[in-house]
Amino acid sequence: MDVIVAGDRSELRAALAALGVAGVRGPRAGGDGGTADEGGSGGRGVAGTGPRSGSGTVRKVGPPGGTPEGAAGPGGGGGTLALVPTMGALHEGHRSLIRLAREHADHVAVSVFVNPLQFGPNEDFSRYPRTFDADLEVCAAEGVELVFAPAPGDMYLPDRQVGVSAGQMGTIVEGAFRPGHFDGVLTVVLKLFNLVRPDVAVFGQKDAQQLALIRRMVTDLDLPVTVVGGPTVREPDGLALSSRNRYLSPADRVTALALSAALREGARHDRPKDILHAAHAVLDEAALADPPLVLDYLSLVDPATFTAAAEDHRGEAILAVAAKVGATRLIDNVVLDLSS
Ligand SMILES: Nc1ncnc2c1ncn2[C@@H]1O[C@H](COP(=O)(O)OP(=O)(O)OP(=O)(O)O)[C@@H](O)[C@H]1O
Ligand SMILES: CC(C)(CO)[C@@H](O)C(=O)[O-]
Ligand code: BAL
Repeated sequence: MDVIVAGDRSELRAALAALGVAGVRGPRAGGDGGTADEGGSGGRGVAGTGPRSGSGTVRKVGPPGGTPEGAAGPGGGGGTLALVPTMGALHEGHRSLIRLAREHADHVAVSVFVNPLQFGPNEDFSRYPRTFDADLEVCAAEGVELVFAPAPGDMYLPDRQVGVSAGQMGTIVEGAFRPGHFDGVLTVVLKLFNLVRPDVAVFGQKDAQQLALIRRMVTDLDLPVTVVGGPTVREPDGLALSSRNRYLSPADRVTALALSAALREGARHDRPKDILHAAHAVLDEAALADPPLVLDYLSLVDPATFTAAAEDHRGEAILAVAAKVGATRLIDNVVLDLSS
């Protein structure tokens, strides 16, 4: 089976039609989310509409080892579509989301886009790993049918004005350390939903506040998409897989193990004060290591709101941590059940 690669929104429309998912749902108010110069009348929202004339070509890439079992071919005659949004540099965590996506829909699309809007001025946008050829191999091996990989100029007009606000929930915990980050995430995720029009979208629990905010956006803005969360995939020693792990030197990586170790220690307790105390002890020790761990936050929060879990909190809570090791900033979290 081939992966259809769409490098801009015009190619995306052609690819969605080739997949046979165009017209799965009826027309929607507001056109297809295209820019003004595109007219905004074509696309999946119009039943039976194929690629418009003059639309871009669609590149196809064959999988290294033949067609994966159960993968549907392009033009397979309709069905539901799941989208896995990513920033590329794909690893086993992304692969697990792709497999989860397949359980929820007939067709799977992956977007690869390093979104400038969600990076602060002193963050790693320019050095963020970009491994597109390897990403395509991963997608082909996993039976992904469509990869949408737009250029920044295709996603954002230079004089872009309007975006999504993540509200107060976007300013706490992770948001307090990355001002504007969640506004940028939600803006690009909404645009991806409007462009690809998936029935299902799959995100990792590793970015727990992002997942909670995307669920919140879907609720608050009545978006017609089902959000599915996938569990965090870890290395055997506990380190959560992350595209940023490739920045770590061997010594950095040893120190970085303290994030998951702290979460494990915290998870051995069931009262908020004890959980935080146990986790802090691990992080404090790592702060003395060479290189040291520099803690941004350790927080025990309500999974839906990301507000601090009170001492009498019952039910699920998320223990979330973010820290820098050398020049690399990492996040991790674990879901705890405090019902007993
Ligand atoms: N270890 C993991 N297990 C499961 N899902 C993951 C894991 N790491 C990332 N994801 C999910 O993959 C999706 C794409 O994330 P992204 O491309 O930013 O990868 P990443 O590894 O989180 O990179 P980063 O270094 O930016 O944290 C997100 O929904 C994210 O939560
Ligand atoms: C959801 C996402 C693809 C939006 O750019 C990104 O934040 C990520 O990779 O987690
Ligand atoms: N996975 C989260 C993307 C970011 O750190 O910008």
